[in-house]
Amino acid sequence: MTVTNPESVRRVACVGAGVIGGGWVAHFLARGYDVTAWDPAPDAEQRLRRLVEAAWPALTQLGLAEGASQERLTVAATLEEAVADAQFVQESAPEKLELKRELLAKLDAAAPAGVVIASSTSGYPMTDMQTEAATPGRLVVGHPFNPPYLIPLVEVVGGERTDADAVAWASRFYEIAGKSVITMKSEVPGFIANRLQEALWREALHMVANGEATVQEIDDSITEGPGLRWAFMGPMLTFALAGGEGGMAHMLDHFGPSLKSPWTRLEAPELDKKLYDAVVAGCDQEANGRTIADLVAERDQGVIDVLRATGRLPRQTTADTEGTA
Ligand SMILES: NC(=O)C1=CN([C@@H]2O[C@H](COP(=O)(O)OP(=O)(O)OC[C@H]3O[C@@H](n4cnc5c(N)ncnc54)[C@H](O)[C@@H]3O)[C@@H](O)[C@H]2O)C=CC1
Ligand SMILES: C[N+](C)(C)CC(=O)CC(=O)[O-]
Repeated sequence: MTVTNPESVRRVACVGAGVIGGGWVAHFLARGYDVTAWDPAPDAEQRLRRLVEAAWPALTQLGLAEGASQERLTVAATLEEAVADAQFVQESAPEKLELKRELLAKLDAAAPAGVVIASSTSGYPMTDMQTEAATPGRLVVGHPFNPPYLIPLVEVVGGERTDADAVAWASRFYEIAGKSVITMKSEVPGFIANRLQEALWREALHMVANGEATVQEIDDSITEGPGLRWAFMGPMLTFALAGGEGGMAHMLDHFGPSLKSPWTRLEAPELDKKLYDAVVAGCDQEANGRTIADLVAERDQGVIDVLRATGRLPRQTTADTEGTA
């Protein structure tokens, strides 16, 4: 059903250019694509260009593709213009089901026939979003992680009316575009990683709501603890090592019964004003005067350092360091 080989794609359209759409734009530009973006907000173009500019030092460290340039970004005046000659479309509009339904239908009507359209949704199944589209077969979920220009993972999954070819095409395209892809066989709300993250997030909010842990303690418990292992070894294999030479089997014999212990409260807590204020104030306190821009730069450098330290990027040589000084 698709017109272009994933290998031959040169022109990508990004629709919705906030945190994630802007991150996708930066990623595709750095990989040498021509990118056309569209976003209805009056200040969208300035925000987008600022985001790309801020991401560029990190992307330069990672290594730009030949010919990659911020000048290959065009901001279109209309949605139709943005996708008119696109070979792939990434939608990153707000997480509102009705909006996604209408927008995906409009993109489907405007994009050239056969071009795959992916949604960045954090959790809506494509089956629920493709209801209004005339040709739903080309609509897939391509769920990224923030920032899409640094975190490799994309979760790809289709809906009930998506063609299997479109899912395969999108997975291959993302791989060529430098992403690490998990192609899911079935639709799970929240996909894999957000389902896991949401469980952690819910427990964290319960602890803040009940005064059992501060925002700072929750963050330290991960960055000084399991987070160090999770950058290179997932929770399953990490726990297999908790079983010593007996591996996961011993771990399950030993700790399996504790699954039934009353440690978790997986019902979501009420996000009332008190909890809301406590989480926001805790984050401000933890930031300790660092602006969002400071934290973005810190996070980007941190992710690059972790990718390097875990062998997923070449280690930096003295010459590299001197070059960037
Ligand atoms: N923020 C995050 O960490 C992540 C978000 N996502 C998903 O990415 C998508 C976008 O989220 P964010 O970038 O965080 O939101 P955002 O609020 O930063 O950006 C959304 C952008 O969409 C624009 N917009 C509003 N109405 C639109 C329309 N009808 N058509 C096109 N654009 C429109 C807004 O002007 C805004 O610039 C959502 O589906 C979200 O679930 C996925 C992974 C991570
Ligand atoms: C907060 N979030 C649910 C939108 C996060 C994601 O979807 C993925 C991420 O970047 O962690």
